[in-house]
Amino acid sequence: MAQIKLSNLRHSYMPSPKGPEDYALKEIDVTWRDGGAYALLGPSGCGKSTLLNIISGLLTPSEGQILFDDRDVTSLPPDQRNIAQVFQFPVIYDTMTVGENLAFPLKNRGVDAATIKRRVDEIAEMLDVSDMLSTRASGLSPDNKQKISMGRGLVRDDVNAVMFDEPLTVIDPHLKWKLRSKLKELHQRVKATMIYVTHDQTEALTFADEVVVMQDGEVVQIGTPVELFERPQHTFVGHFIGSPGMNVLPCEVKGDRAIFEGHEVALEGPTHGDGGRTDLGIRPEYVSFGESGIPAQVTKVADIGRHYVVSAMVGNTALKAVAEHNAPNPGSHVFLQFKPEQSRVYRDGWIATKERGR
Ligand SMILES: Nc1ncnc2c1ncn2[C@@H]1O[C@H](COP(=O)(O)OP(=O)(O)OP(=O)(O)O)[C@@H](O)[C@H]1O
Repeated sequence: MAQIKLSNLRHSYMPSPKGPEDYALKEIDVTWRDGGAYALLGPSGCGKSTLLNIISGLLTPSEGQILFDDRDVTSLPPDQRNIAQVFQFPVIYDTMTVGENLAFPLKNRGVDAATIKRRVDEIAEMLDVSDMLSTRASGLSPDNKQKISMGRGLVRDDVNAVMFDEPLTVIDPHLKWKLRSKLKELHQRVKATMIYVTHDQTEALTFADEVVVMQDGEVVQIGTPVELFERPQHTFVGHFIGSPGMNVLPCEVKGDRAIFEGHEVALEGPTHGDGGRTDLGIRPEYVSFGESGIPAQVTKVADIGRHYVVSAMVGNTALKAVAEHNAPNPGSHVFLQFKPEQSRVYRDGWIATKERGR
């Protein structure tokens, strides 16, 4: 396994790109620790596949370097990069048994029979498919086929990294959570460097120790699931992660406070910079109801099982709050309180408040 470093990476599909808008990847600097579990998370078109193809060697970047443990592999072809890949759709041989499928990547590399048997048995046990080893793959359900595909990605212990590209696409919704947690468990046992590409925040947050969030060819934040939730560096991260996402409310800045719809809001700390579009970012979980505060009118209350999502209007601005219990009724007038440590200003999307005392 290896540490993977992407240094000053840029990629354009155009022969002579001019501005940043001509780049599918704008400027990527990321280091993936040896043995870490990472997710690459972003909406369709943000550049995830482009980045994956650059790491695996299918695509040569227009600029920058890819380093595996400080060895420059930028110009190496895929077969010399030693990366295992698991794709959206199962890649298995229908005419072979499950056991033969799992053994294939090892057999192909001339691994001895005893080692193959040991590894195949280990992986089959981890994936709960030991009883299927002599079953022909053609008869498997799509879920089991994808499990075997994952097993084929994990069976070699000499790879630099295992990359998963939206691996749960074909999995039945009710089985998704099972395989999600299985993958996490597999990472803990196999300890390979794993990169999991997805547009689904639940998959990314369940699997990864650290998530790389991408938007429009750029990395907007790298952090643990908690960091992404607690302190989004960009309104995109706040909105994309969380359900419902962070409220992004137009505001002005006055000293160390924000003015939102004419009301003063205490912030996590001082604001830096000036100009640009200014927004107040606060997650619905940190908006509460009180005896005093910002007057609002409730427009809708959704009971989503564990809690209520309350939609309200403050002046002309809509926002959401999460209530654990005692949600107000639609149409009622309430007072909202914003938790100061969780209230921050964003300028042109980027965080502009400092945490007090840091
Ligand atoms: N072969 C190509 N030629 C030209 N442009 C491309 C090519 N492949 C991707 N792009 C463009 O590069 C940008 C990033 O695409 P990419 O496929 O990497 O994103 P993605 O996040 O993987 O999206 P998805 O999840 O839909 O696959 C998009 O604007 C896309 O249109």
